Amino acid sequence: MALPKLSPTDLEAQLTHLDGWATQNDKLHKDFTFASFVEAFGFMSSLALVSESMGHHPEWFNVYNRITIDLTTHDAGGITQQDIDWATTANKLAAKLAS
Ligand SMILES: C[C@H](O)[C@H](O)[C@H]1CNC2=NC(N)=NC(=O)C2=N1
Repeated sequence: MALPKLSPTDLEAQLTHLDGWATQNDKLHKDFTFASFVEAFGFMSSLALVSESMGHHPEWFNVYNRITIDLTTHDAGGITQQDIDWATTANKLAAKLAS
């Protein structure tokens, strides 16, 4: 059973803690840029394993060192806490790679 879709107020509050993420077409959206293709692909590889363990998978598009990500929860028909949690993990991982 999917978590409930976040209310506009809750979503707005959560977004204040999520650097670089915004809503676009009722999905969480962010563009990441890395130093190289290898770094971008490493980020995707790590997140693929996280996604599998969460049972929650991104829509993403990669060109060279750039990755565009969209997240939504299908059963809820919009953004849930699970999307927020996934995005939080992605930001932490990107920060680790950049340090
Ligand atoms: C059955 C399985 O858990 C679902 O289809 C999962 C798979 N991965 C998913 N990923 C995302 N982003 N949203 C979902 O609603 C979703 N559902």
